[in-house]
Formats: sequence, structure tokens, C-alpha cells
Amino acid sequence: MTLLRAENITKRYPGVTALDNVTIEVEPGHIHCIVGENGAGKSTLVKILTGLERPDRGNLYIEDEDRTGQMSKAIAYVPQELNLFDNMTVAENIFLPFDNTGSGSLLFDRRRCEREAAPIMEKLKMESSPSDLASEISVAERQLLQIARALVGSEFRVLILDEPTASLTKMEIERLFAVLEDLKSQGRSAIFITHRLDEVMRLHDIVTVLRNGEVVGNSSGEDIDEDWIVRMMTGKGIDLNFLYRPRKPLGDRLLEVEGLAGDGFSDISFTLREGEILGFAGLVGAGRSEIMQTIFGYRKHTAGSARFLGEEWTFGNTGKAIERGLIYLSEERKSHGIFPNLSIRQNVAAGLLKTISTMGVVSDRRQREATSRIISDYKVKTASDKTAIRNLSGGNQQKVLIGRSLLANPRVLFMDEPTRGIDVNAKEEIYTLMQRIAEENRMGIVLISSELEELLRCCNRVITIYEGRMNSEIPEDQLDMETILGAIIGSGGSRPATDAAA
Ligand SMILES: Nc1ncnc2c1ncn2[C@@H]1O[C@H](COP(=O)(O)OP(=O)(O)OP(=O)(O)O)[C@@H](O)[C@H]1O
Repeated sequence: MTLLRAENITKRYPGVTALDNVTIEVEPGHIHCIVGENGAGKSTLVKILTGLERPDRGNLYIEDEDRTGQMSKAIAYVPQELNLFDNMTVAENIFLPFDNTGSGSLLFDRRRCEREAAPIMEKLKMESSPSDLASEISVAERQLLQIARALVGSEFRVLILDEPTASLTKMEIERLFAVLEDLKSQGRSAIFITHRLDEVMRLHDIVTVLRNGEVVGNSSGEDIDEDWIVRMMTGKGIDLNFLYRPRKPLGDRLLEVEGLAGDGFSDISFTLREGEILGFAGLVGAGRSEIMQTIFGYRKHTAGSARFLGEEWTFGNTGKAIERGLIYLSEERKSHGIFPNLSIRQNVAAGLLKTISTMGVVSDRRQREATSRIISDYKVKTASDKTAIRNLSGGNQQKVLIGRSLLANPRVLFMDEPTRGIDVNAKEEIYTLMQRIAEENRMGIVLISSELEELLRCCNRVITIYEGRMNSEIPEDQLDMETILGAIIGSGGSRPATDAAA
């Protein structure tokens, strides 16, 4: 019996047909991957499969029963955005009966709750303790917690995961994959949404490709490869090995950091030059974001100094950092810098206020022009600039934020996981843009990324961070996968990190 069948689903929002006559079927013991560009309709489809939204047309059958627009315990769901109760413990977060997890009874007994959480956490090899507060655990642990929460409902037959690996390291991803294999062997199924093509190749029993709300490809065949997926998604071929490293000679020193220390890292020294893309590699939690956030002013600096454009740098003042030409583009869209309920234009205006307006006022015309330039330059998929930014697909939100941060013409841009949740085509657009602003505007870019391919393709140099310290610096001619991987797990470190470009 087919576990889940969505038949001829159509869903429209004002100005957008998010899904157009989509049919998919999920068989028992299958991993069903769904891929598509940003805005293709994947999350909308998930909302319909989980019963969170009702389609305008079409039906949802779960084990042959019509469940259109209703939630079902047969469906467990891990949403794309983290969605936890920060002031509750890990165990409480696992067991509270959230609507969309299929989790059952209320358990108010804290000790019992913690006891019962332990085996689920063990399955995912979580490092936190059941009694830790959700607000105190790392981003990766929070992601695993979200998955643990979905796994707790024993009745589910289909587990839906919407980009579950975005904040996970390779090791954590392996654990998740083992859990999925386990589910398969029990005859349960998973719907897996990802932008990472290697994950699709590794996991899929069947792949469905969405483009502009329509199913354009559906195959379980052996013929599937990354090229096929890219072609189906984008309607064209893309060379996934193309290099975007800036080619022009590097210029003056923009940023010089000496002996920097802060929360979770120490002894960090590096130099960033005009026209350079400098990569920072490391495991999630190695301290890369903390270093850049400390320079930018979000976090407390405890030792060391920095020079920016040859002048002494003052730590601890983000407003001043932006004014002087340093911008940090955060990996956590939601908590830094996005106003979900405001329109795209208002979000752009908020950025303009912080950056180029001296009087605290930005004219309507300027807001409109800046927003429409971002929408056209970055191909943001939206019906209008008045759309609330939360209604854009995740990738399109990110494009607006990147566009907004560049409006101020910064000299140095810290990009923290800038392509997380971004589709394969938009990624190439972002890499092209990074290369262009480095070469033509002579900007210096620090790129923090967990995707090694991204670092290899874009960076002139890569510094690796291991447990809060620099353990190697890899110049362009030695950049390869094994060298970076070795260094980030702590087995590299052959070269001390210095200013290789000097
Ligand atoms: N509540 C809403 N109101 C208006 N438009 C919406 C709403 N939800 C989704 N959309 C639009 O529907 C389209 C499909 O969005 P969806 O989030 O399903 O895409 P996606 O494939 O999941 O993208 P991503 O990979 O970026 O997460 C997009 O154009 C989006 O802007």
C-alpha cells in the first residue's frame, strides 16, 4: 500500500502559484528526495503533506485515507527553520506535544521525561544532556534536537525532513543517515528535502524535481546523476567545478588581526587584503563565527588587537563597524537582521538606515530603487516588494539580505555560511557576485563555510580553525579537499598560519 499520495495539488498565494497540479507518491521503505530551486514549491508541498496548509485543489491520502488539510500521527515533520522552546530543557523539547511532530501524550514528570529522552538522544549521538536548556546548546545540537523531537512519535510512517543537514557536520550527517536506514528497514519512509546533491545521490530511492511549482522530473532509475538533477531543476547544465577565485593581484591590507581572543577562541592572527576571498574552515562549533562576530562587535573581545585600513580598530561597536565599512552577514537569518513580518522593501530600508542614511531617514524613492535593484540583480522570486519577507522561500530571503548588505559598499564583508539553503543555480550567482565584488570593488571577503567545495571553488586562501585556534593556513596552490578536511579535524596543521599573501 502506498503510504502517502498527494494528488493533483494546486496551491496559490496572492500573485504566485506555489504548486501547480503536483502529484507524488511515497512507498513504504523508501527515501523520497524532493529537489528544486529556491521558491520551486518544496516547503509549500511539505506544508500540505503535513496538513498545516490546505491545498486549493487536489487531495492528500495517507494509507489510502483522505486526510486533505488535516494533521496525522502517521506523518512526523522536521521543519526547515529551528523551532524550539529556548527556556525549556532538551528533554522537555523532545516530549512536549508539538502539533506537527505526531508526538503523543503530555509528560510533566521532569525526571521521567529526561530518562526517556536519553535513548532517543543516544540514537543521534547528541552531546548535550537531557537537562540542558535548549538555549544553551550549539546550533548543530539544536538541529539534532529538532530531529529527535520528530522521531519520538512511535506511530509515524513517514518522516519529512526539510533541509535537515544545513547546520550539521559530516559526522552528524552520517548519524542521521543511519537513523534513516533504520527507518527504511522498519518499512517506514522519509521525504528528504535538500539542496545538497551529494546527499540526494547517496540517499534516494526516488527523486522528484520541482520547478516553478510543477513536477518536471520523477525517477527512481539508475540513470540519475548530479547533472540530471541540475538540468531538471534549472533547465540548463551547470559546471559544478568552475572556479570563482579572484584572479586580479591582491592589493593593500584591509584588515590585520593580531593575537585575538574571545569567548571560545584565542590567539587568532590573520590579514585580509583588497580583492581577496579568505576562507575559514572548521567543524561547526570550532569558533569561526565567534571570531568574526567578535571583530564585528557582537561579542566581547578579551585580548589582541586589529587594524582596519591601517587604523586601530575599536571592538564592541557594531554601528561603528558598519560605518567604517565592515559588515557581518550572519548565518542565522532569523536572529540577526531579518524582520520577518515586514515587507521586503521595509527590510531593505532597515538596512539602508543602518548603513548609508546619516539623518536616520531614507526617502521612499531610495527604498524603492534599492529594493527593485536587489530583486532584479539577485533574481529574487517574489510577486512584489511589498510581500512580507517571511513569505519568501528561504533562499530568496538570503538573497535579499546579501543584496542589502552590499548596498553600503563595505570594504570588508564577513559572509557566514552565505549559501546555506541556497539552490545550486543561485549559489553560482552568489559566487559570481563574490568574485566580482572582490575583483572590481577591491573588497575583501571572509568566507566561513562548512561546504568544502565552496571554499575550494571561491577562496584564494583557507585558514582552518580547530577548537578555537588556528591550526593551518592553506595557500591557493595547495588547496584540495584532503588537506582542508585533515586540518579541520585536527590532523593537519603542517603549516603555521601566517599572512601567506604578504
Ligand atoms: N504564505 C505565503 N504567502 C505568499 N507567498 C508564499 C507564501 N508561502 C510561499 N510563498 C511563495 O510560494 C513560492 C514557493 O515557496 P516555497 O517556500 O514552497 O519554496 P521552496 O522550494 O521551499 O524554496 P527554498 O528552497 O528557498 O526553501 C515562493 O514564490 C514563495 O515566495
